[in-house]
Amino acid sequence: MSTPQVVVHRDGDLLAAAAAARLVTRMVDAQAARGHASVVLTGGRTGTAVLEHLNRNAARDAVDWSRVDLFWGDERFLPSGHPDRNETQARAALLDHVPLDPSRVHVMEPSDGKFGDDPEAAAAAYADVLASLARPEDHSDVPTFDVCLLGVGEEGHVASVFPDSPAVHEEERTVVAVRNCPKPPPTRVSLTLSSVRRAQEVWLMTTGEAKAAAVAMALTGAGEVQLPAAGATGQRRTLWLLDTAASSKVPALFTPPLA
Ligand SMILES: O=C(O)[C@H](O)[C@@H](O)[C@H](O)[C@H](O)COP(=O)(O)O
Repeated sequence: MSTPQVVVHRDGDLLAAAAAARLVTRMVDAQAARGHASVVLTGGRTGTAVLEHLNRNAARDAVDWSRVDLFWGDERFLPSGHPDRNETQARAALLDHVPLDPSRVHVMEPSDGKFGDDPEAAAAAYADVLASLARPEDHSDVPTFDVCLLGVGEEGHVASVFPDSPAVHEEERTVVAVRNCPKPPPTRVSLTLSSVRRAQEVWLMTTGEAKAAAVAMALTGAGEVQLPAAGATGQRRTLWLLDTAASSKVPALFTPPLA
């Protein structure tokens, strides 16, 4: 488990632009080292803004998009193409604009997909996909993602893992269905925290005063059941990318000068 690092940017737009530049570099380095790059995408405004900035980044095509594996940390369980689906928003922001290998874009099934309106079946199927892609050196039923991107909710959720929810208590499964989610829409499919922690690097990216309390709690010792973001750690790196407002309640000890 890696000690959290904090980087603070002046505002949300600069955070998204800087995170996009950081992600391009991380993907290029992963491909140089191992021939491919694997990234877990997140929904939410910040996660989508990062993809939009990445699409506009001059270095975008330094990435060999044909050798990128994309996953989702969670997905809203809605019909394919629904504007609120994380996949829909990611495709508009970036995926439809780069030459990805479609077989390496691992979508969580929609509610009108092969499993119909059965989020448990969709979750189990995604767990099977992850297990099929895990290699012996991963020592897990989940591949070792290079980067897992996460947004953070006001009460500290990441992906669709909410405080004191069945998902945060899950110890066996790698992907779960989430019902009665406090953040609409109510039904989702989500990685569990143990799956998030298989990533080499976990980047928690959030902005605004409303997130400041959750960010401060996560960085000053809250437990993951109460504050799931506290349990979102990477094997090698846990990086909190914040704007000034979201960092405003973090004790000075943890926050470096503005980037
Ligand atoms: O599907 C989702 O809603 C996201 O995966 C969710 O975890 C999101 O990242 C956070 O709620 C933060 O969202 P914002 O970045 O919009 O604040």
